Amino acid sequence: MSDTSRVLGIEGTAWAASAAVYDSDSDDVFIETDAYQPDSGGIHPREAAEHMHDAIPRVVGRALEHARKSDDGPADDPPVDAVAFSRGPGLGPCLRIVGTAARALAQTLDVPLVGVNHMVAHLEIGRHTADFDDPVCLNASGANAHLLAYRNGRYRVLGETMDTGVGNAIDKFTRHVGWSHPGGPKVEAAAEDGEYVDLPYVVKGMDFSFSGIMSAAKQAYDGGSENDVSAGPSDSPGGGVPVEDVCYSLQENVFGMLTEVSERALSLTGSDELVLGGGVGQNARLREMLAEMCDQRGAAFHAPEPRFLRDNAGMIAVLGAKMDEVGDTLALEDSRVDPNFRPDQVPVTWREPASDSASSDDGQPASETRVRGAEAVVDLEPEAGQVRKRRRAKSYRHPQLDERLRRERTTLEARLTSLARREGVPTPVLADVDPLEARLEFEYVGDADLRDTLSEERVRDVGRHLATLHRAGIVHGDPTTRNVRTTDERTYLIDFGLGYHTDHVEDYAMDLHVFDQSLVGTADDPEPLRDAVREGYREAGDEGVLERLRDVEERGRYVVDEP
Ligand SMILES: C[C@@H](O)[C@H](NC(=O)OP(=O)(O)OC[C@H]1O[C@@H](n2cnc3c(N)ncnc32)[C@H](O)[C@@H]1O)C(=O)O
Ligand SMILES: Nc1ncnc2c1ncn2[C@@H]1O[C@H](COP(=O)(O)OP(=O)(O)OP(=O)(O)O)[C@@H](O)[C@H]1O
Ligand SMILES: [Fe+2]
Repeated sequence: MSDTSRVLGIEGTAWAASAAVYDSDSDDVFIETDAYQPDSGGIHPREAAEHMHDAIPRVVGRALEHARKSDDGPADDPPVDAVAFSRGPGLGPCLRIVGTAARALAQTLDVPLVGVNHMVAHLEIGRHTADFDDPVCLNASGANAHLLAYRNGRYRVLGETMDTGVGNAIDKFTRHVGWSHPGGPKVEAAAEDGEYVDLPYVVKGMDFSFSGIMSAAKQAYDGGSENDVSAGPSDSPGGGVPVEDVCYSLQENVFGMLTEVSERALSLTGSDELVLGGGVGQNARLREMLAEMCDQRGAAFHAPEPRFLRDNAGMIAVLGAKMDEVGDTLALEDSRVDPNFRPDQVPVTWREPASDSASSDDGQPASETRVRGAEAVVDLEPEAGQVRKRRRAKSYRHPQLDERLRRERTTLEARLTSLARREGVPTPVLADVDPLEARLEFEYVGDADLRDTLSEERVRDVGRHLATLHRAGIVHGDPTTRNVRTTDERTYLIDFGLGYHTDHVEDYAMDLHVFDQSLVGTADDPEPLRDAVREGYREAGDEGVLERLRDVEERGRYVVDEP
């Protein structure tokens, strides 16, 4: 343990060979980066590793030179007090080169070695530069896309992509169009002249997926007439919708999805701070949407400067310093890299124990009559036994998309709430619906949200109810602890707006996964509750769905895209 003042950071998970020196006294961060640029296609793991091999010694040399120049301590002191490196996630061959370099340096300089999780570093640099206490974090990078919030000593994954990272999804589209890597900035530039065309929009609670929208985008560009893509008269080299329009609409939908799930995470955790991390965070439209959403909720938003958003060793050095300060260092023999290193595997040693500020200030006390959910404003009249719900326009979304979503969800919510009751799942009786105005009127049910009354018995009820729904071919779409109302005797499901009809086992498993993640995000000790959901599900449902759920959970999503 030490009063660290200077830490060397080394980053090289995929494309950025980067070294940095963080001075914790002055808060100054020096970064030297050498980027790998593929000749064609996407990132080739072997070429990237060769790049690391050549470039890491160079950037480290420059960072150490900077450290020596700005060092006024005794000449024989090491230029830095610790060496921190990205342990994962990332490409194995790249990580191993960085790991070897970091170990060798720590040994030569005789200073501690710190192993940093790259995704947690993307988050912490935002928390550090914003000086936020307990934010929700949206990591929007090449190989990843997820929402993180701190609870009980870990960063919990509240929601994430079900397929590729957001940057990789965009880069795949640009490769299809024939543009060079990386595609994100090119899509951003092309979008400036674009107009909106309909593309798929897929969120499941706080999870989301990009595969549908990406194939639809490629098809639109090529001139295929898949589903609802309106292929207009074409001056596109692809023969379909003009590429500017596809780029514009891709951004509107993909970033709209990320903004929506971020808002849902703020609503669920009760946090009023959001930070952005990752290379896609350099996109001005994404930042604009997030800022607008936060502004309208009265939440604070922070995006670090671009040099801290894209992969960089500065964020590794800054988090490395915090870890070193509390003695969270590695013995050489324990310092192996991990290509699938998940952020929720990291014991968060450097933060004050939770003030537990992320609690229920957003959930209404019984007396309050107006609740703002993530989507809607809900007026509660318990005495009259009714509630009125109105999905408000989201100004961050394209008006055409916004109108479509509000109308569709209102209609679905009305229909599925009633269908579910007929199947024997307790839900509020529908009194009235007006899809054009996005208004619904329901019976008032329950005494409290499940979030504030969590018990194994109630959670088992939810498991049973979900199983019943799935047997009837319905998914809820957003089963969270705020979308369940409870009394001593009954457990009601509400808010079916993201629901739909399907016979895909995968979708049923996802429904359970969404509920699981909300337990992990809201309960201090989620394990017994997670077991209880499964017990309840087993009583009324199909074991095959639970098996699929295990697959869903095991899927490693931290694989940088192969070319
Ligand atoms: C594990 C690690 O290796 C990986 N790194 C990574 O993905 O690099 P990062 O620098 O965070 O993000 C790169 C991505 O960021 C996208 N990007 C860069 N500028 C962009 C822009 N203006 N708009 C949209 N995307 C942009 C690129 O297209 C590319 O897909 C990660 O953090 O997931
Ligand atoms: N029928 C009802 N009876 C009692 N309370 C209700 C009812 N419907 C909604 N509420 C209360 O209002 C809150 C918000 O409602 P709802 O989840 O439908 O809105 P939302 O904006 O879709 O929320 P989110 O997207 O954040 O889940 C619920 O968490 C619940 O506390
Ligand atoms: Fe990254």
